[in-house]
Amino acid sequence: MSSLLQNAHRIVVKVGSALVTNDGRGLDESAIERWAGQIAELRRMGREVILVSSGAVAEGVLRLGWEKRPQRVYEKQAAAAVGQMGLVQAYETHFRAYGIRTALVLLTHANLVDREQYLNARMTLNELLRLGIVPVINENDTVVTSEIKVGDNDTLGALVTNLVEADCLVILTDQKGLYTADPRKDPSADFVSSAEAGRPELEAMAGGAASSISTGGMITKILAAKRAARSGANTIIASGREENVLVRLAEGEAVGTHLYAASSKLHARKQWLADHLRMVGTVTIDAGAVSALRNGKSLLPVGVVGVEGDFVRGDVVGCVTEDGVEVARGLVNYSSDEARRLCRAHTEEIEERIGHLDRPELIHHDNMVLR
Ligand SMILES: Nc1ncnc2c1ncn2[C@@H]1O[C@H](COP(=O)(O)OP(=O)(O)O)[C@@H](O)[C@H]1O
Ligand SMILES: N[C@@H](CCC(=O)OP(=O)(O)O)C(=O)O
Repeated sequence: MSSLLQNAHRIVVKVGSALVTNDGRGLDESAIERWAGQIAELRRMGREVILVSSGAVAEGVLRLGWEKRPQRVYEKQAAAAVGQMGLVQAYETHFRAYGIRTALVLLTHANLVDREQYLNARMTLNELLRLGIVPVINENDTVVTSEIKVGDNDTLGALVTNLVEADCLVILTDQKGLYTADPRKDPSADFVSSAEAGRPELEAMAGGAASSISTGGMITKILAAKRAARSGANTIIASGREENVLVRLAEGEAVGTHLYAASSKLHARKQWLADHLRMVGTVTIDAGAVSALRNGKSLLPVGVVGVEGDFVRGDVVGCVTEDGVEVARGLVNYSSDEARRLCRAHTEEIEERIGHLDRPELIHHDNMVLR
């Protein structure tokens, strides 16, 4: 079996507290140096990488001179705020040694459920990747309470995987991967080298967090793989203690547990669209646009003759013929006000008509289902 990372272009890597801290007290600079080195190698191989890193609370605990990880929410929030400074300093310094710039992106659950903020976060991350930057993501612990937080970085990694439509999520931890039972409690447990993400028997195998420095345990990793598979991404759970693990995976070596998504990225997106087809408005398109869509093309403003309804970027909009027959539905790239101003516009006229050019197409083919 070869590695699911071998052909992955866009990769989300999650490293847990156990891998970047000195047993939960302060950052392990040499470990961070090694992560930067491996990710730099992936970049040289032409891969795009987003890093989801824990470690803020552990570093904050050290900087504040506390004996152990605090229990009270406001203490953890204070520790995260102090420690995040050290975390970004460490990544910035070690990536710079490889000529790579980093960016800090702190997210909360609320950012990812709000449609506008979700789209903005997606655009920003896409732009950072286009600029060759490695985004370093953590939960914005300071502003979340237990009810509204993502809670663990395995889940955050999966949400980011969905957000940027990554090909693969790599969760690095202190075990070789998934075993049929928690190997700390049951030494006779068997290793699972590969399985389909989302299968219920995997959830039954996985237990909670083993140490006081970590939050999730194996169950959050298994659920993260299930969530990542919803956008067609594969997941690998592997040991961060294996020498050069990321590079070896990218070269095709099958280390760790490989949890593959049952459907492809494109199929998953179209399925998502089919399940979220609450249409907010429609655009009327001419005969040329109708045949373009049926031939697998995107909808350009030039083929649009009218706009009905009130919608914002990212809403689901129907495409109807001049006789009122629905041809397709999809996620629209412009608001209804902008779309009205863009009727019949050629691509080079878009900026002049609405003052900016986000995308040449009104609805991209990949974000569209034909009716
Ligand atoms: N079925 C299982 N297979 C492997 N590890 C498991 C399993 N069930 C529970 N675990 C525990 O999950 C731990 C990894 O999760 P966690 O401590 O949250 O690490 P991280 O900080 O990397 O997220 C392992 O050390 C292991 O004891
Ligand atoms: N946001 C927290 C980490 C939360 C978390 O999920 O930690 P872990 O279980 O070690 O991946 C921090 O930076 O300390």
